[in-house]
Amino acid sequence: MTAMPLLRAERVTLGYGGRAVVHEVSLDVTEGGVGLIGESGSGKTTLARAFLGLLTPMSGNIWYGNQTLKKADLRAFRRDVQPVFQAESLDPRMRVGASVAEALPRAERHRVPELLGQVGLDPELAGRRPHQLSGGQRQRVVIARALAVSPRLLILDEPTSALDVTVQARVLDLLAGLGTERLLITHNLAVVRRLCRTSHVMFAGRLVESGPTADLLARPAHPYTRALRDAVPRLGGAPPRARGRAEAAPAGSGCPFRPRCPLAVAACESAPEPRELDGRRVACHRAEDVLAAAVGEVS
Ligand SMILES: Nc1ncnc2c1ncn2[C@@H]1O[C@H](COP(=O)(O)OP(=O)(O)OP(=O)(O)O)[C@@H](O)[C@H]1O
Repeated sequence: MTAMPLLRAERVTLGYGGRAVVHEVSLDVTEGGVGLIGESGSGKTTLARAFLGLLTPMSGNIWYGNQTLKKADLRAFRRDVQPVFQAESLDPRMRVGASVAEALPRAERHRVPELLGQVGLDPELAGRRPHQLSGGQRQRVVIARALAVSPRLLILDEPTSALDVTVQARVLDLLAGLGTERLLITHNLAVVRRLCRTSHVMFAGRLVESGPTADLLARPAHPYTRALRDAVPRLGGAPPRARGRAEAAPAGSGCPFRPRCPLAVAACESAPEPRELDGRRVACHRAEDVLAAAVGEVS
C-alpha cells in the first residue's frame, strides 16, 4: 500500500487579483523527491506558495495528510513543511550563528554548532556575517535554518541557481544526503535528475507531463519536456529563454503549447486532457508520436 502523501494538490487553481495563472493542478508530494520544472512564468513559485499555505486556492484544495490546509493544525504544518529560500534572504546584519539560533526553539539553541556541522559548515563560522561567507556557505546556512525544526518536507525554490557549477553540485549532494523529503522547483533538469525520483513539468500554469524523472528525461512524451531537456543539458546551464505569456495560447483555446509546438496539428485546437501513457501522465494529443521518436525528429 502506498503511504499517504504529506502534501497533495487537488485540482488547484491559483491566481492574483482574480486572474488565474495556475489551472487545475493535481500533484502529490511523494517520497524520493519531487521536482517541479518549467520556464520562467510557468507558475512554479505560485504553486509552491500555495503548498506553503501562503496563497489560498481560487478553487481546489491543498491537502496536508488527511486535512485540507484550511482546517489543518497550522502549528504542526509550519514545523513539518519548511521553505528553503535563496541565500539573499539572510539578514545581512546578523551573525550566521544567531540566524540559525533564531530558527531553533528557545530550549534548543545550543544545537547551532550541530546544525552547522550537519550542513558541512565549520561551527567556527557562526561568528561571521553573511557577506563574510561564500555563496555556497550562505546557502548552507539557509538550509541549516530550515532543518532547525526537524521538518518532514523542504520546499526549495531554485536553491542553487545563484551558485557556480561546482558549488551547486556540492550543495545538491548535501541535499541528497539529508534524508528529508523535498519538493524542488527549478528550470534545470540536471538538478531534478540528482534530487527527484518524480517530476512534473509545467507550461503556462498547467502540468503537461508527470512521471518518473529518469523516464521523462530518457523518453519525454510531451514536446515541451523534450524541448526543455534539449535546452538545458547540464548543471549551471542557462535557463530556457523566457518567451512570455504571448507565446502560450490563451486559456480555453486549445493546447497552450500549440503556438510553440513543432508537432501541432488541427487536433491541438482542442485542449488535450491529461492521460496515462507508458508510466507517466501527459497532456498532449501527439504523445505517442513523441514517445516513439526516442531519437531524432518527429513530424
Ligand atoms: N504577486 C503577483 N501578482 C500578480 N501576478 C503575479 C504575482 N506573482 C506572479 N504573478 C504572475 O503569475 C505567473 C506565474 O508566476 P510564477 O512566479 O509562479 O512563475 P515561475 O514559474 O515561478 O517563474 P520564475 O521561474 O521566473 O520564478 C506569471 O505570469 C507572473 O507574472
